[in-house]
Amino acid sequence: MDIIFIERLAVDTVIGVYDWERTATQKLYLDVQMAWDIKPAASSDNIALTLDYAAVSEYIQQFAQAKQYELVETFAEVLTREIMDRFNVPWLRLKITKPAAVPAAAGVGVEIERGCR
Ligand SMILES: Nc1nc2c(c(=O)[nH]1)N=C([C@H](O)[C@@H](O)CO)CN2
Repeated sequence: MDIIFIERLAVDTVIGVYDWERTATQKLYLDVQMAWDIKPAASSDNIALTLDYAAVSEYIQQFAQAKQYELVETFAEVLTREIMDRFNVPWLRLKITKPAAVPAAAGVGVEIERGCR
């Protein structure tokens, strides 16, 4: 299976377990890899036959605006399920980086992989 990816997508969302995190949005960076057979689209040059990474990116932005989770784990798990269901993605790897959470670190977060390639 081939991979369609979105690298370092920046989103703003309310996320965190502490009181100060519940009153403002924070930035998250998302790296998404999605299994997809690109041959039908490549042989026809037809976007309708591929996974539109712009549409997935827009979906993620709207998801981030609408949700207010405490844990990045919950954000990752729910978003992954929604992308797989809505876009018929059989396998997805998602890395979420929370850049401002630990000052001494460039970033912290989670990486999950769901489905079959
Ligand atoms: N495994 C996790 N650990 C922590 C999380 C999290 O979402 N998953 N969140 C926090 C706080 O919200 C933190 O980001 C604030 O600095 C702490 N640990």
